[in-house]
Formats: sequence, C-alpha cells, structure tokens
Amino acid sequence: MKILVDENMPYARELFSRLGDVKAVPGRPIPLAELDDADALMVRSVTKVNETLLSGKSVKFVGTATAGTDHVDDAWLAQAGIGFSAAPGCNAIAVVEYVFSSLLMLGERDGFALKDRTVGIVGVGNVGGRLQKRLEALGIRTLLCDPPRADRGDEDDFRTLDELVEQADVITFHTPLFKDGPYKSLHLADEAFIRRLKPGTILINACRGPVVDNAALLTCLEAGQDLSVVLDVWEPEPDLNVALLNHVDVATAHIAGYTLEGKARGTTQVFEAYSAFIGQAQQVSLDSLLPAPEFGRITLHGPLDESSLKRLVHLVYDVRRDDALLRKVAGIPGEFDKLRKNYLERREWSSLYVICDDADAAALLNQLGFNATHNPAR
Ligand SMILES: NC(=O)c1ccc[n+]([C@@H]2O[C@H](COP(=O)([O-])OP(=O)(O)OC[C@H]3O[C@@H](n4cnc5c(N)ncnc54)[C@H](O)[C@@H]3O)[C@@H](O)[C@H]2O)c1
Ligand SMILES: O=C(O)[C@H](O)[C@H](O)COP(=O)(O)O
Repeated sequence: MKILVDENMPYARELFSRLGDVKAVPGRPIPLAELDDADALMVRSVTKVNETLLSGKSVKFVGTATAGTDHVDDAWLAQAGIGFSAAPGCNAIAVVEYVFSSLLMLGERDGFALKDRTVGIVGVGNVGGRLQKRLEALGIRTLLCDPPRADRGDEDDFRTLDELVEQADVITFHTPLFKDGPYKSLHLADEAFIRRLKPGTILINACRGPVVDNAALLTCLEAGQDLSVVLDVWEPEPDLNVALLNHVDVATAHIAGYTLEGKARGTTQVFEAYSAFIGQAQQVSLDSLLPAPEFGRITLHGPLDESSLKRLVHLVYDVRRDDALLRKVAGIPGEFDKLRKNYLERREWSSLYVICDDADAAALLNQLGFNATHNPAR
C-alpha cells in the first residue's frame, strides 16, 4: 500500500509506515505522477483536493491534517466514493495562544491593559470557544458572534456582527471560509464593515485570508484609518500584498496553528481516521511522540498579573519572532512557503511547568492552559 504524505507533517512517516509504504512529497505543487499508484493521500491546506487532482487516480482515502477544509471538495470525494477525514480542533490551542501573544504585545506597545478591553469573537467553534474561555478566566469581557450556532439554538449570548462593531475593542475572526451559502464568510469583513470600526479597534484574522477583504483593508489603512491589524492569513497566499503587510501591526505566514502539539494532533487524527478506514483501527498517544520542551519548569513568586502573564506567554511563544521573519522575506517568490516549511519549533503553554507560591496564581494558570502547581514552600 502506498501512502502519500505532505512533507510538512511531523510524525507522518513514523505513524503511517505502520500501515504501508510512505512517500513524503511537497504539498504546493504536489507531484502529480506520485498520485497514479497511491492508495491514500494526506495533505495540508496548501493542496487543492478535487476532481481535477484525483479523477482517474487510485486514491481511496484523503486526510487533511488541518482544521479548515476549504481546500477540499468533500462533496466530490463523497460521490467518487473516496473516504475523507479532516482534523477538527487539532491546532485550536495554538491559534488561541497566537492571539494572546499578539494582544499582550500590542497592550505593552500601546499602553493598554487587556482586562479593560472587550473582545468580539466571530466564529465560536474550536478556536473561538477556547479563546472565549481563556479570556473570561482573566475577567475579560467577550462578545460572541456565530450565526450558525445561534440558528441551531445553542445556548450562549450570541450577538450580531453590528453589535461587535459598535461595542468591541478587538474583533477576531475564527470562521471557516464559505464562498457562498447562508453563512457566507468570504469578505465578511468588507469595506463597509472596516470603515465602521471604532477608532483604535484591533482587527485580527487568523482563520482564512479571504474572510477579510484585503484590498479594502489596504484602502482604509492607506486613507489613515486608526486601526491595529494582526494578519496571519492573507488574500491571496502565498503571494500576499506587501503594501498591506507594511501597514499591519503583526504579519505572519499562516503559522498561528503551528505548534508542535497542534501539528502532531493533526497527523495523529488523520492517522487514526485512516487506520479505522482500512479496518486496522489504532489510537496514538501524543505524549509518546513529543520531545521534552526547551523550558522545563519555572517558579512564579506572588500573584499573577497581566505583566507576569505576558512574560510567561512570551517565554513560550512571542509572535514578534514570526512577524520579523515574514517582514524580512515578504514579496520574494517561494519564501512564504519556505518559512512555513522550515518553521522553528514552537510549543503550547501546557509545556511550561509553573511552580507558584500563590494558590490563586496556580489555579488561574491552570485555567489558562499552563501546567501549574501550588507549592507554598518555594
Ligand atoms: N491560521 C491558522 O493556522 C488556522 C489554524 C486553525 C484553523 N484555522 C481556520 O480557522 C477556522 C476556524 O477554526 P475552528 O477550529 O475554530 O473551526 P470550527 O469549525 O470548530 O469553528 C468555526 C465556527 O465558526 C462558525 N461560523 C461559520 N460560519 C460563520 C459565519 N459566517 N459567521 C460567524 N461564525 C461562523 C461555526 O458555526 C463554528 O462555530 C478554520 O475553518 C480554519 O479555516 C486557521
Ligand atoms: O486549517 C488549519 O488547520 C490551519 O490553517 C493550518 O495550520 C494550516 O497549515 P497548513 O496545512 O497550510 O500547513
């Protein structure tokens, strides 16, 4: 059995070689000849999976080690009898930690406390829901906008996008990309939306580039609109608009979800789905795959305040690293994908063991996703 895997998928060779012969290939562009005799194809978001790619090929199963699925024509796969699995939620924690790193950095730069800000979350699923919980653990007010969940009758205080525009100081997008349909999210943030944002609003897009109309955003920023902007995703990728990049406050190469844990979860989720598909179901423990983190343990003396939280967050991951790397190479063909392929190891907050002499600090850090313990004797 031949299993093609994207070369940017940690642990894929290790896991899938339990099931067959593994061949690692680039995802953009994917070498088409390799598909002729492949039984299964494991991709990332850069590979468009549709009739054009797979018609007449031997592939019987496609896995994508990603949360987003807009690169996959799942309706065509279903009618062609090709099995399919994504990796929902695999990298949600990573995106939440990216958003925190960005907001804490902007707070320090611009002299505001996050606890005084209202955060509007558009799309309250795996990413948005976790972000809501961590913000609320810190006493930060959130406003939630998720029409599909509201229409399903989910119990939460859902608001309209207009309410977020009027009341939120931060608006952060975490929706799938839907190009049409009742919940179309293509250009959800269009020129009219952007123009109505309050002065000083922080706009974050860490879902899919086209959810924010990039041309309209550039027009507004060039006209001097007072916004802070964090963009992890671009319209289009990989050839982002360098003029826009030069106007935004945080610019990264679609790496918000790129923790080692997030990528490893993506690989294990599609591995488990494929092993079940071929009748050899098996489970994988993430701990058996991950190496020890760079920082083992740290002691926090006294209570946790925003400034100590910022230092802990940035010890694990500081978004300025990725912002600087992208600015250095933006506009050079091939470099966006190279940055993503050669991404430096990044871990989640849970990898940091924090010993606290303050019980409340330990409890709060655990709620936020750190691995904290209370030890009054330290
Ligand atoms: N930048 C990255 O590295 C990265 C990482 C993970 C996910 N993503 C993107 O973020 C998206 C969200 O990730 P997730 O794991 O939370 O997905 P999810 O499916 O768990 O949650 C998406 C939420 O958005 C809501 N939604 C759908 N259409 C909407 C609309 N028009 N307006 C408001 N809400 C809407 C859904 O009801 C759902 O609750 C993914 O689809 C993916 O495209 C990007
Ligand atoms: O949808 C997702 O899961 C993310 O956007 C993912 O991090 C994208 O990374 P890629 O698959 O392009 O490596």
